[in-house]
Amino acid sequence: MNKSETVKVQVPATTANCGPGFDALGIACNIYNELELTLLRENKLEIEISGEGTGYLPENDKNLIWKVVKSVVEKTDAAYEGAQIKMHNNIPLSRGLGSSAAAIVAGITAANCALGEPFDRQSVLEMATALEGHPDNVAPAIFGGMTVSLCEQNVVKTLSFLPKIDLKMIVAVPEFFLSTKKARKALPEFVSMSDAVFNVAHVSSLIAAMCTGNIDVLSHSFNDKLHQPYRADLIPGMYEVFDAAKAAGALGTAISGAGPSLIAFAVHEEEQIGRAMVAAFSKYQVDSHYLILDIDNKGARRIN
Ligand SMILES: Nc1ncnc2c1ncn2[C@@H]1O[C@H](COP(=O)(O)OP(=O)(O)OP(=O)(O)O)[C@@H](O)[C@H]1O
Ligand SMILES: N[C@@H](CCO)C(=O)O
Repeated sequence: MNKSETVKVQVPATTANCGPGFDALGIACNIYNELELTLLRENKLEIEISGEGTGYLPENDKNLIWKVVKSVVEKTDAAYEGAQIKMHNNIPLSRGLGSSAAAIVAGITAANCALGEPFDRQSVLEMATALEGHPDNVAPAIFGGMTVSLCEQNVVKTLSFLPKIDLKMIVAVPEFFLSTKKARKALPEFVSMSDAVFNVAHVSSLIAAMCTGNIDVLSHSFNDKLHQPYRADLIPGMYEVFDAAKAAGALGTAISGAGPSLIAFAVHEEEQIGRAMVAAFSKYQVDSHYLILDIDNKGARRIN
């Protein structure tokens, strides 16, 4: 056989951190990228991209998905050297909605399916975390739901669950890119004990409130002192967008992932919150649009 079976996978967008859960919490959201992959014995690469990133993402061996597929194939004895790749992207790039995690998880999942599934989901999680550098986006992209993850040396442990609150996520997506690399460079090397203690209390309360359905505690749990204050200068109007969302009825607000998108969590008034966030951004000359998202509970999966 000169080629593998053609497989098609779907992977959700993700929002990481949820405020205080830096590098640990993530939620899968109901917008998806699709990837169709055929592995080839010959050294030939064809890449077709539609949707987000068309004309920007490389259609050659520099493409992240191809690099990921190749790294998975190289972990096996399979003699594939090339691939036909078709992707359709709905997840906006470099906006804090886990586009790189979705690309990594899509590449690993599709390659794994095309190779006859030599890797279980725990191995997929470990490979994806090593490639992304932290587990908070790749974990919900793989498992769906809300995830808590820990990483110690090469061990990654993740639990996925569905909050007991019918939570809506309203994401204000600015028109500008902010790479995760740049947003991580803004962070200090050390933080104070009091800031660390603040985050431990807030993230614990956030998880407990999600698991028990306690909306009052949840509404006090989204504050963060480990990363958001240091990223505020990269996102004009951040605090005003947060205030506008809360005034319009949001339970809490956060930077989505590394930004620049800002996310509000709510149980009602979604449209009003979205409009208020966009209006607040516009006062800072930032064009944006809003998305109202639900939690995806399936994660990455083969659809063909
Ligand atoms: N569908 C894709 N195909 C190939 N490469 C992609 C794809 N999506 C994202 N990438 C790569 O990932 C980069 C964006 O990653 P980055 O970590 O900066 O943002 P993000 O993952 O969208 O944000 P966050 O991690 O804050 O949620 C793109 O510039 C591109 O190199
Ligand atoms: N936890 C990561 C998410 C973005 O990849 C960060 O905030 O940098």
